[in-house]
Amino acid sequence: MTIQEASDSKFGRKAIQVGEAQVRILKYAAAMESETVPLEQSMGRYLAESVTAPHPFPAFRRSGMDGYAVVAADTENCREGESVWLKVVDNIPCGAVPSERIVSGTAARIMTGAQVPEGADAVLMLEVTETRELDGIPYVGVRKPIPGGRNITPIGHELKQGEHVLAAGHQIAAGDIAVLAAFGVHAVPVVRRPKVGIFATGSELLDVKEPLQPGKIRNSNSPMLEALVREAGGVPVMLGAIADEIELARSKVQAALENYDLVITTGGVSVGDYDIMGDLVREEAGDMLFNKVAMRPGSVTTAAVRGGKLLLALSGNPGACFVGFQLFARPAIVSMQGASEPFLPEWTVVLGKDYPKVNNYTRFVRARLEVHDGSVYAFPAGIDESSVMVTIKDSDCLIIVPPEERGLPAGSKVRAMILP
Ligand SMILES: Nc1nc2c(c(=O)[nH]1)N[C@H]1C(S)=C(S)[C@@H](COP(=O)(O)OP(=O)(O)OC[C@H]3O[C@@H](n4cnc5c(N)ncnc54)[C@H](O)[C@@H]3O)O[C@H]1N2
Ligand code: MOO
Ligand SMILES: [Mg+2]
Repeated sequence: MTIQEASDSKFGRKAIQVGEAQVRILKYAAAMESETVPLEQSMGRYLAESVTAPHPFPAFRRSGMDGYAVVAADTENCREGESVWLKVVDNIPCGAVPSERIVSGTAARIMTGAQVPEGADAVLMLEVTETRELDGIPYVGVRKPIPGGRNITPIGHELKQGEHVLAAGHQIAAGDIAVLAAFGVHAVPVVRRPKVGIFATGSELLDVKEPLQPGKIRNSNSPMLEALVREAGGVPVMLGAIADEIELARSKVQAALENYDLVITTGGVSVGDYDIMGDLVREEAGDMLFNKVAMRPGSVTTAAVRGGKLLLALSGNPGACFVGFQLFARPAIVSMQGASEPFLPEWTVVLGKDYPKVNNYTRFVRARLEVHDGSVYAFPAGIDESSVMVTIKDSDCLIIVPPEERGLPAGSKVRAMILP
């Protein structure tokens, strides 16, 4: 038994793997009810229903050029110096319905985006034509044959009627908003955002507005968690900070679980005398999902489920709090919004410099991505201990360093979780 395992068993803890911990959490992070939001407020939300095309797009044969709609066969025999002359019988701006069918020997003036008239099967660019008038009637002259179909976008070129366009669980981006607008979806069915109660524990914590006092620190985790919850699409509800008193924590947790969809706490999950969150969760072992994960930082991350709701007790150490959020809280929050993919993307990248630390547990190392000669490198932050706060801001990925007996040399291929 390692020293770590001996200590864990003494405190009723058995480390589980990150993947297993995620599976346990996601069981209680099912998609919530749906609601509709105005299209202009749907950016970043997750679709509650799939979308199929209610009509073909485009819905009419569309001209791709300003010019003349013609019967292509009429132009077959023309050449430079021997123009074919076609009678212009219509003028079709965008938004108009053509009034004339084009038959052999006729043409219609047409604008880009306008509906191509029946009978026409090509549109000539204005630049390759000439015009003249005979007895007050306009004619267009063509010098070069045009193949059938040229400069006409067929009906349903982009999407056929009934075709699948967007899947439920898809996160709406600008291009999706264009599609929804084109199909007249002004009220978008999305999954409700979870309300996330956040509070910190720690008798050392000062509010951001308070002057610094001996032995105390300002509560930086709560505002960080507020920002992270918002980034994940949740609605953060700030419940302040409480002193390390178990009764206070108990009633705070109770009230938060009654009022919010998910509760996140930070601090007090290790084995210290005042680590009240750890004790609180351990008391009712039945609903504990885990209280140790084989990872660094964040090994003491603890999760429980009460009344069907998740309580995620993250470490107080800022680095561990951040990593614990990205691995467990974020997937839960996006999954509750019906996301089809709850996890952050993982890339294979090149380690930018030596990483000499040896790990018992999988380590999630704060790092910065850089591209050199077309390859993506990840450079570990200078200091990345669990207790370090400042390098969170310098990181755009977390390198996943598996448990190793030796450190990793620069140039190694490593996996990295890309931060949002
Ligand atoms: N004997 C042992 N000691 C520790 C162990 C262990 O296994 N045995 N685990 C270490 C590890 S690993 C971690 S991580 C920390 C976990 O600590 P807690 O989650 O219990 O957090 P606290 O004790 O409340 O605080 C730790 C640290 O973080 C600061 N902190 C707390 N809350 C905030 C906040 N809201 N904003 C900013 N900073 C905060 C706090 O002042 C402490 O410095 O335990 C190790 N110890
Ligand atoms: O394992 Mo502690 O939970 O981060 O450093
Ligand atoms: Mg502690």
